[in-house]
Amino acid sequence: MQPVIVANDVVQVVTKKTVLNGISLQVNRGETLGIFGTKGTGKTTLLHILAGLDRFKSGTVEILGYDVRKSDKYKGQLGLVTQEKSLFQELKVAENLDFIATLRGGNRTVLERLVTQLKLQELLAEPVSTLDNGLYQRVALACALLHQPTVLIADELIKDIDLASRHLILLTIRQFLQEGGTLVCGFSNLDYAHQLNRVAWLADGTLNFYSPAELEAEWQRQIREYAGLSGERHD
Ligand SMILES: Nc1ncnc2c1ncn2[C@@H]1O[C@H](COP(=O)(O)OP(=O)(O)OP(=O)(O)O)[C@@H](O)[C@H]1O
Repeated sequence: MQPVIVANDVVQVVTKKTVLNGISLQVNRGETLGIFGTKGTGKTTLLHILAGLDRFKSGTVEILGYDVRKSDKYKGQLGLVTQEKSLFQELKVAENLDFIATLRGGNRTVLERLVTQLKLQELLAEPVSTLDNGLYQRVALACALLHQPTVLIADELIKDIDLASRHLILLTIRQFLQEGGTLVCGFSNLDYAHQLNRVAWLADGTLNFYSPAELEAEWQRQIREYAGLSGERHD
């Protein structure tokens, strides 16, 4: 097993609150790890640190063997889809794709394959600012994969999007994985868990690891527990 991302004892404090309280994890080549959690538990904070985007209080993070505090040599192999809208809003879809391909060293063949795969042909002349969530995420994923990264970090890639876009995105991710890619993704919707090998549930600043089936069972157990506490019915 070849480690692609290794985090050790990562602590992050945001406005005096300890959001990550000694997080350790290892993601191996070809693996899909989901970071699950309810709203505001720190998924984005963790993903940004794992991607080398944000500084953190203590601990270590290595991507492809590079300490993110000392080197950015991993960046050529890392694709990223963040929750913040990072595409150029005023540019057209085609201009975004061309610009990012030029910036990150993507080639024409890959660009055309992604346009076909994510059904972006009809959108190329549209300004990004006019796209709905699903279309936006399709373009964002294409941009993240243009330079053929081996590792993809994606935050809530399929949250609140139409089913057709969800389907195209999942197909594209499947192909990325079939070609040997590694995926770490943040998600809050349980039905996505079954697409993953492993899930890390982030709560109170720490992670617990589950298989998708175990995660669902634990979620149901907690719902029953809280229903019992409040006396509500849960069949
Ligand atoms: N820039 C910031 N300023 C102040 N507080 C922040 C900032 N960024 C994050 N936080 C706080 O840190 C905590 C974790 O936020 P984070 O966005 O990482 O959680 P999340 O699990 O990704 O949430 P969501 O499900 O809403 O995306 C939250 O309490 C949030 O309010």
